[in-house]
Amino acid sequence: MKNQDFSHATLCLRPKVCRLWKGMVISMDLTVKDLSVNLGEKEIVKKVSLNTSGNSFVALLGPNGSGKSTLLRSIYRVLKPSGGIILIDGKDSTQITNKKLAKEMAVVAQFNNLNFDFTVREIVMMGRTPHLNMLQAESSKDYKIVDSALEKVGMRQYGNRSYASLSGGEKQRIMLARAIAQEPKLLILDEPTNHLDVRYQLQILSIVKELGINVLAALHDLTLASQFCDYLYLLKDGEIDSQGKPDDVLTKETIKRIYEIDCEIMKAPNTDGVLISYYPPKVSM
Ligand SMILES: Nc1ncnc2c1ncn2[C@@H]1O[C@H](COP(=O)(O)OP(=O)(O)OP(=O)(O)O)[C@@H](O)[C@H]1O
Repeated sequence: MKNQDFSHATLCLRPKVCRLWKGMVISMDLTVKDLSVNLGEKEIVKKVSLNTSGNSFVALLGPNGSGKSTLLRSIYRVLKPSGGIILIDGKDSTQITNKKLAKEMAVVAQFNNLNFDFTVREIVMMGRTPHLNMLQAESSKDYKIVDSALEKVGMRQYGNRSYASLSGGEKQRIMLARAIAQEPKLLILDEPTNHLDVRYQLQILSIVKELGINVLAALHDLTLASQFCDYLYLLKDGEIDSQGKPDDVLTKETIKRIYEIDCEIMKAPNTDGVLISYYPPKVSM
């Protein structure tokens, strides 16, 4: 399973057009070829190739510092790659304007603190900005979309609250609502569940899955990834170590190699995923 570039594309043969709530939505494919990213003197991401297509929920897994966020940040243009190419629906992403990309790709990044305070509804309304012309006021349709996004993440009653007053998990749900309000065709998530309690971890991943668009998400929880994701890429030291469907890729050997930890893996009794029980590592005092 080592470095089988783009094999995922052949696994996803479902039609690109799917239903989203009441309307039709068209998903956008993301393909990354031989992407490298340097930070300072160091090559952090090393010739990574990956793909999400056919309305797939794809996870990027790997230990702390393995380069997941750096890779995602280069995909959503905060970092400039030092090599390789990013294709959106087959088109070189450097040829797509920021305005067009903002209409099609939504991002939920890891750190959600803002310098100015806004109400929750104002934050979620920001998701509509790429769809509005300069000086165009939001319409009743935009307000409906915002309320529906807040409803989806269970935060409708928080609309008038100050965003700064929310807990970490609540802020995370609002950032997902903003991304949903953007009505994206491709969603990039950087550890979307890291502040959430178990109920909201499940809720957020269910919502993401239900969107029915291509999603690339950095995740840490292997069990949740196996339950929700169609395909996994496991990064180690900036390189793709393994990739495949969760059942194929989450093995004791792979987890030992990547995380340097022993575990037992069994089929989950109530989901399509697996359960992983870890042995604590030896700690020298
Ligand atoms: N400006 C920089 N110069 C040099 N190295 C950097 C710089 N910024 C980040 N790094 C390093 O790049 C590596 C990859 O970081 P990144 O945040 O992409 O990892 P990650 O897999 O997302 O980690 P985590 O799971 O902890 O969020 C880390 O070792 C980090 O210390």
